Order: sequence, then structure tokens, then C-alpha cells
Amino acid sequence: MAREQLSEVRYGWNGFADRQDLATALAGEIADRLTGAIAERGTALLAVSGGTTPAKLFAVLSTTPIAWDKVTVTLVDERFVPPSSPRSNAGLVAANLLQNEAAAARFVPLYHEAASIEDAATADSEALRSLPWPLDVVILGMGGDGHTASFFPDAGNLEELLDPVSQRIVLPVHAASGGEPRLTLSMTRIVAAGFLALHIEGEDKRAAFNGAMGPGAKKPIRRVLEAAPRPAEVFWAP
Ligand SMILES: O=C1O[C@H](COP(=O)(O)O)[C@@H](O)[C@H](O)[C@H]1O
Repeated sequence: MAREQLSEVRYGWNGFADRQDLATALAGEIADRLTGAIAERGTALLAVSGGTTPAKLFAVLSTTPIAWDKVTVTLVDERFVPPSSPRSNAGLVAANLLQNEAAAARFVPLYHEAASIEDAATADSEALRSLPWPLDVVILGMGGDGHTASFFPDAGNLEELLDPVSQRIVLPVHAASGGEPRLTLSMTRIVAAGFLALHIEGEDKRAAFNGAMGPGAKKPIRRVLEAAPRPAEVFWAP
């Protein structure tokens, strides 16, 4: 076995018969974690992913009774597009999560108009420094190529993004496979979360996940799960 495959990857597998059941269960878990954090420290910090997968989860979560006025929501990652773009993760969150009961939450975006993605990442790191770290809950997604957050396998600065002792909060990403430039939370901030979940749907994603956990070059999702001090929970439905 190749040397790089020797480290352990620990995670829990939560499989559901359908996507609505998954959304209900994961929303319940998120609600319990956020409510626990509010009871402990008066506030809670949640980071969610974008893309195509989380809309159903967001809809359920938005109607879940939580002290939303004590919750800060931010993004795991963002495309460098304004919220009006159909590619915007902030737009997805505004339309699907920050509705109903969850409209009372405070949202901290990653996208701001800036001369460059590097400037935007620097401004974000400053703006996010005052949040009540660590994150209580992080919900990751995953692409078929094994990327999670905006940790794309072809990102020029992948090692910097995955640096386990990075002091950075938000980093810029240039990756041809990611389309437009990206902003992403650093891996250190993600894996320090009290509860780290990976939400994936479909047989193709299950196969991609199993492939990433198997032998061969380590995909970003595997590197993140290996770096997490607490085992992540994977939520999957066909
Ligand atoms: O580009 C992104 O992709 C991943 C996965 O998205 P999906 O459409 O396959 O669900 C997502 O987790 C990430 O936040 C997003 O920026």
C-alpha cells in the first residue's frame, strides 16, 4: 500500500431512502447543535455550502424552530459573482435558507465588490475575524471530482488551502475546473467545527465519495476528513 494511504479516515455514514428524509434528519441535527451552542455561549455560528444539493435542506431548516436571532450564518465557499447571479451561493442561501423563521439570522457573505479576488479574500478575513469562532456547524458538499468547499484538485494554491496550521480565514482560489475565481474558508477553520457534516446525493456522488476514500491519489474531500479532529458525518440519499 502506498505510504500516503496509511493515514486513517474516520467518518459516520447516514444513508436515507429519499432526499426529503435526509433533509429532515440533517436539519434536526443542525438545530440540536445550534441550540446547544446558544445554550452554552449565547450565540451560534453556522457555515453552509452552495451548489445544487442544499436547497431542500435549506427549505426544511428555514422552518425549524431555533433562536435564529442568535445565529450567524456564513458560507463555506463562494463564487466571485454578485448575489444576483444564478451562480451565487449567497443568492441560494438568501432564497432558500434565510426565509421563514431563519429570516431572523444574521448573514455574513464572502462576496464583496473588490478589484481582485485576492483583495476580496483579505477584506473577508478581516470582516470574519470578529465572528464567534469556532464554527458550531459546517455543512460541506462535494463535487464529482472530489472537491469540497472550493478546494479543487487543480487549484494552484491547493496546498495553501489545505495547510493544517494556516492562520488565514478566507482564501482566494483560481482553478480552471471551478469556473470563476472563488473564495473559500481555510481548511483549518472548517475542520475545527463542533459538528462537520458532508451532504451528498445521488449514486454518482456515492461512487465518487467511495472512490475518494479508496486507494489512489488523495482527493481534497479525503484530506479534509483526515484532518478533522472529530469524525465527520456523511449524509447521503439516492
Ligand atoms: O461549486 C460548488 O460545488 C460544491 C458541490 O456542489 P453540487 O452542485 O455538486 O452540490 C459545493 O459544495 C460548493 O459549495 C460549491 O461552491
